[in-house]
Amino acid sequence: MALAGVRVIELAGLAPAPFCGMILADFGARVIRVDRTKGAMTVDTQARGKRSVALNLKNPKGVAVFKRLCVQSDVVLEPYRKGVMEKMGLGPEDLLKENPRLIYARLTGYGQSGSYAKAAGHDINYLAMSGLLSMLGRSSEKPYAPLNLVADFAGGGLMCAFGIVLALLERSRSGQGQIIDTSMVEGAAYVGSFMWKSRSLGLWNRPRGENMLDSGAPFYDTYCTSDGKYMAVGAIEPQFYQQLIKGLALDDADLPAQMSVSDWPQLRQTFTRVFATKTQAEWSRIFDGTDACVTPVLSLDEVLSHPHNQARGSFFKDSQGEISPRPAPVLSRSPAEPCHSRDPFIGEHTRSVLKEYGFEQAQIEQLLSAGIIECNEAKARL
Ligand SMILES: C[C@H](CCC[C@@H](C)[C@H]1CC[C@H]2[C@@H]3[C@H](O)C[C@@H]4C[C@H](O)CC[C@]4(C)[C@H]3C[C@H](O)[C@]12C)C(=O)SCCNC(=O)CCNC(=O)[C@H](O)C(C)(C)COP(=O)(O)OP(=O)(O)OC[C@H]1O[C@@H](n2cnc3c(N)ncnc32)[C@H](O)[C@@H]1OP(=O)(O)O
Repeated sequence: MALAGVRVIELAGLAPAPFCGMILADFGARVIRVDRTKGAMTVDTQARGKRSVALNLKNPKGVAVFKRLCVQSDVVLEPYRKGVMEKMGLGPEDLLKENPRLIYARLTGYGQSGSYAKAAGHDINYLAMSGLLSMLGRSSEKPYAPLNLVADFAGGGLMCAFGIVLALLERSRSGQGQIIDTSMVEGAAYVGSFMWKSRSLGLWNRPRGENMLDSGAPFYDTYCTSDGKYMAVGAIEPQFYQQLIKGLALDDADLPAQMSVSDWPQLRQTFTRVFATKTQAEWSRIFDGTDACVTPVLSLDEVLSHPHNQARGSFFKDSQGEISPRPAPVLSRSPAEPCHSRDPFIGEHTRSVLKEYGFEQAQIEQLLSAGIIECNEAKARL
């Protein structure tokens, strides 16, 4: 796999950093998640392929163990508020001094500088600060955050993984590590570059929800079918729009021009009425195999059985029967091989990882009895 041999230490976080770690693990990195001790419960649902070490970083001996792990690693991934790592003596200066090849990835909402750097926040706040949230939502409605996909995952976890891969690539030339400052505000804004750089085209001149790509245009929207399901329509280009009209059995001569913005409400009413006359399956049969850019809106339960997704193996079932998306993109020679086993319990691999990193059995037992580490392999065997 592309990242085989890369050793990553991920400090347990909420959503973006776990996703970043999972991407790295899917593509072959050996990812160790460092969890808190004292009966902490994991909220990491993105733990595929990771091992867990339970380590108390509030204790200097725990900090020393962490440093020893980092000396032998390529990447450390930290998702805490600015200053938290430094307070524990684990800031980039401390760790890079001991391992100059280390890539120190910081994944926060507001980045490491600026007046918001230390503020708590979540996806919706970062999205708001990126400018994108102001553009999301239906006409005459308040801004609407599309789950926590844009800032947490696209602008955060994925962007950070990209930064790590860039830094690894650069290190192969320079031999040096570096610090990555991933701000989810900036990551989300960057993902939204199209919005910024297409403003001159007039694509976003109108209020929220009234533009071509934000549900303003009737040919770029969803429509309810007679069985209460939905179809997605993305028929932008005239030749594809014509196929939409044909599939709906409408006559273009009876309709206003596609790009007549003032007629969009009337056109939407027509499309709404027609889509409501057939079931989703019936519309799918009509539009499948055409270039009308019309597809069913599939639920998470339906995607696995869709013939196209099945043909590509786009989703897979792990050993627990849990379905999730296959890692993307697909590399021809060194594709990702997602782990099929269950997620780790907190501290399940503490002992084996410490041994792998050169700790003696007696040292491990001392750390255990002092409450610096926790070992939960027994729980894993139950
Ligand atoms: C919208 C999303 C978030 C969605 C997450 C939800 C899906 C989940 C949130 C709550 C979960 C539920 C809950 O946990 C209860 C159940 C638990 C059960 O197991 C499962 C079911 C639950 C219902 C569970 C279900 C779900 O999982 C939840 C609903 C986001 O936007 S995520 C993005 C958030 N933002 C960032 O990541 C940006 C950067 N980080 C931050 O800004 C802050 O970290 C943050 C997120 C604001 C949190 O601030 P906080 O004050 O809590 O922490 P920090 O200041 O960063 O400091 C960390 C402290 O922890 C210490 N520490 C770390 N590691 C160790 C260690 N190994 N040993 C000892 N101590 C450690 C560190 O020293 C810091 O201590 P201090 O505060 O003393 O300095």
